[in-house]
Amino acid sequence: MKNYISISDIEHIDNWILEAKEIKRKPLSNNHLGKNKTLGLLFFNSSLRTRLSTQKAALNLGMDPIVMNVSGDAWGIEFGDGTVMNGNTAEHIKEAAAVVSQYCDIIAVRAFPTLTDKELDESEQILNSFVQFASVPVVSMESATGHPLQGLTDAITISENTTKKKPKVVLSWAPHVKALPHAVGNSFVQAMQKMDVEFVIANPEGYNLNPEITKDTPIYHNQEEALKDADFVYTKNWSSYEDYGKVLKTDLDWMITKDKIGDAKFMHCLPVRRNVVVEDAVLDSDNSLVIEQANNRTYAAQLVLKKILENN
Ligand SMILES: NCCC[C@H](NC(=O)CCC(=O)O)C(=O)O
Ligand SMILES: NC(=O)OP(=O)(O)O
Repeated sequence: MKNYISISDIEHIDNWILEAKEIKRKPLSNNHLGKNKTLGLLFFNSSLRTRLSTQKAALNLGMDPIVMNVSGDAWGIEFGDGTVMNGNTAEHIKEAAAVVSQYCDIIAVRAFPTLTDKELDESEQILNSFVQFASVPVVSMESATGHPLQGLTDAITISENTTKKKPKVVLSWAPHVKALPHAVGNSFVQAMQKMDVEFVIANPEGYNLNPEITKDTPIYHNQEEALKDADFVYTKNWSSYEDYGKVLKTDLDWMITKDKIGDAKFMHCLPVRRNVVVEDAVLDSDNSLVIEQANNRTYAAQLVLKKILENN
């Protein structure tokens, strides 16, 4: 594997999960693989988990991580081809990606969508420009349309916590005050489609994710019906995809409550807004897996970095 930019870069998810569990058991067993190698982490957006767990993964492999908040700290980067750069951007991605490639053996990038320009977001301009102009492998730390390190983490977490051969997993939309990206939802859908689970999506009308991603996964507009007999309830808000980037529903009808999910395990990528997305009683219960998910971010990232280091 050269780059890790989508869940579709995972060939056999069951093998990846087994390998991630092995890494979790012995996190330092490959601590020479990354010796004298540098991981560059470039953030165009905020992060707590991704920023720390990806560095931790690099350290476990013996790599040296270096981190930069691109927005604000670096020169404004131009992505357009042939642009006359007489505006606010000071250097082109062609130079920026080539230069960072001199300092780093792997480049990891976080770049959220605009949520106003669907075509631009779907072109994955920032991530794909790094893939195009960097001379070293590139890892997505959440891009406009996907968060594959999170999707891999979630697959590992479900595999660790299931008591059934084929559990029922529900991805339920939940309310939020802001317009949020589709990336986490998309990658979770793609990860579940690769696993042996009974998987359904619940979201209000007007909130269907990109049909090219959901494919034939059943979509319910009745949350109660979807949640029936669920073993895992994965919750996430996203803005409308059809009415791109819009918030169409602001009441709390779809908030996840203890009453709604019963004994099902609760999952969320974090950060989560308490008593908007999910009530305290769920997050504070033994059925919440959110801290375990955050822990597994390290092992998912470590597996991805290990595979890239082994191939390059
Ligand atoms: N990396 C995990 C989620 C990141 C982002 N959440 C957010 O922006 C939440 C912000 C807030 O609650 O204000 C998202 O939904 O894609
Ligand atoms: N889940 C996740 O990606 O968290 P951060 O946005 O804090 O990195």
